[in-house]
Amino acid sequence: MFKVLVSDPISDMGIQQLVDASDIVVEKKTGLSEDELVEIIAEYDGLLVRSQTKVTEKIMEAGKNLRVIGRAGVGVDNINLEAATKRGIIVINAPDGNTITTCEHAFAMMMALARHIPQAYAKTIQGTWDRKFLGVELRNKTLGVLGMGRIGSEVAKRAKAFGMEILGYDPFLTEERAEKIGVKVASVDDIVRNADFISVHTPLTPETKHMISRPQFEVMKKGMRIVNCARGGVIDEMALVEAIDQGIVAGAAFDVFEKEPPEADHPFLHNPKIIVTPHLGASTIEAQENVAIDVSEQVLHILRNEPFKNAVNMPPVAPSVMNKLQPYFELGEKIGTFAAQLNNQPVKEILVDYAGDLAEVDTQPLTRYIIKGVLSRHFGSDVNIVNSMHLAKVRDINVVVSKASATKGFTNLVSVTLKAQDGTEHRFAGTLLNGYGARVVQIDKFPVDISPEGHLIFISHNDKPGIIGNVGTLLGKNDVNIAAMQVGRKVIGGEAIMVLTVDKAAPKEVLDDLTKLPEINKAQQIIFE
Ligand SMILES: NC(=O)C1=CN([C@@H]2O[C@H](COP(=O)(O)OP(=O)(O)OC[C@H]3O[C@@H](n4cnc5c(N)ncnc54)[C@H](O)[C@@H]3O)[C@@H](O)[C@H]2O)C=CC1
Ligand SMILES: O=C(O)C(=O)COP(=O)(O)O
Repeated sequence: MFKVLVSDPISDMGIQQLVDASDIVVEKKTGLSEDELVEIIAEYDGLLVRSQTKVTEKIMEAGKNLRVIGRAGVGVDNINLEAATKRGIIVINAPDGNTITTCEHAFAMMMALARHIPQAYAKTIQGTWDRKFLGVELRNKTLGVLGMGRIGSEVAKRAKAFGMEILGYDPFLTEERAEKIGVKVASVDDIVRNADFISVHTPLTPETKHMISRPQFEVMKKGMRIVNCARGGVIDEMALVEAIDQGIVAGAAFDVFEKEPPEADHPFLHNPKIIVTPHLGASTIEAQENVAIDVSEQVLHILRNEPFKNAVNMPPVAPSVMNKLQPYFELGEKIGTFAAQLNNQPVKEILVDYAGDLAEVDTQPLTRYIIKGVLSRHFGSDVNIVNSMHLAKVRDINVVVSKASATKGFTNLVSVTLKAQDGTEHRFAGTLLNGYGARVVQIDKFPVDISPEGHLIFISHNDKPGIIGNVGTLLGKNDVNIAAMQVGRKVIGGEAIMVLTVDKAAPKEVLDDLTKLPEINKAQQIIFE
């Protein structure tokens, strides 16, 4: 049974599938402090949040069973991603569910700004019939959109319908896409100098922090208006107040703040030219249901060890590529486990080579499985596909990936070479055989055909008559039944290997006795859990 904690107000309807799942217990406890969360988090396998809960390293440290943090929304700046990755906690978000809702909020803010709606409303209900509020039209104005992702693009599309000219900046905005949306590609400087309205739609990163600050305000068109429904800090709040005082900016609309909620004396709350909402961008019935459904579905998959999407602390992979790679994950992990069990030295370098079909796709998710397999010998369940590359890096293990053409007659081939500190090297290759599944087809220089499952005994020996018989007799005497056997050698009478599939693990004394047999150099148990 898995336990999931919902620590922010998330749509009940949206999480219904989690609540209904027979293997999941969902508990809703909102408004907890960091210390309160630290106290209870060890009980839970999953945590669902919006933007209120700050998921700190301290909380993750205490969350010994935590496997997934689901963010019912886009921005994950309230989650310490580095700490999650280090601990192998998968962080997922729901990037698509609130796009339109947030876009509509930004648009509503822009219109409210243009027509002073909040200010006029406040006066009217106070009993003052003030008709001095003189607005501006959006038509024929230039809108600058910084961040042309999901929300920015939707804002641009709607602005087009209002007869605005749109300048867009985004490091990933191509001319082709811009043309499709009806946006002119511009630089930040172009936008800052020419826009009548600016709306920001980027995440908060070191690069976007204060991307609109004093130097930008200084060159803006006098009387421009600015909207932030993205993240507090993208626009420098103090520089904005100055720009309003100097008459450069005619008005600003903010849904997000550098510190949320803002202090009571925050200048935005006392400036008639600034309109504010309390981070309501994503707050519609539709968006809240959408994001909760999306995130619940992925949390279910993760807890049940099924394929999932939208992991924030793993690079994204196209579904078509994922479908192609999926069948290889188990093979990759098993080759890694096999290699690690045969290697008795600290690993310095892991060379991974993909040939055949696999050489044509982005194989990085598969590499994560292989590295997980290699590291699991020492890290056990502490390593997973989220943190495997990170753990290799912090242990100074160099991972080198190549794509070769030598498939050795197979349609696909995954080769893993472990280079140890003392200079020894072990090479393993595996493939997926149609109808037969995962096979290990090479160990060091020896061609083999092994199904990497259950319990194996790996023996290296000198190729002399009678050895196989001796091994069989010794194992038989000790009640270790041999189910299959593979022998590999390069030359008659030379170095050779034997890999036995046995029905159960051989006791250590039996392995020791095997190494005492003539011509046997090494006998080692290999276990695939
Ligand atoms: N106010 C609210 O309640 C909500 C706020 N948001 C926030 O809105 C923002 C945008 O969300 P989405 O459009 O869904 O994300 P997205 O990832 O689709 O778009 C963000 C875009 O910003 C671009 N970008 C990154 N650095 C940039 C830079 N230096 N200059 C220009 N562009 C840059 C990226 O290339 C990307 O295209 C996020 O910060 C998100 O957290 C999202 C939903 C609700
Ligand atoms: O999805 C986002 O990035 C948001 O900012 C929405 O935040 P919320 O879920 O409303 O706390």
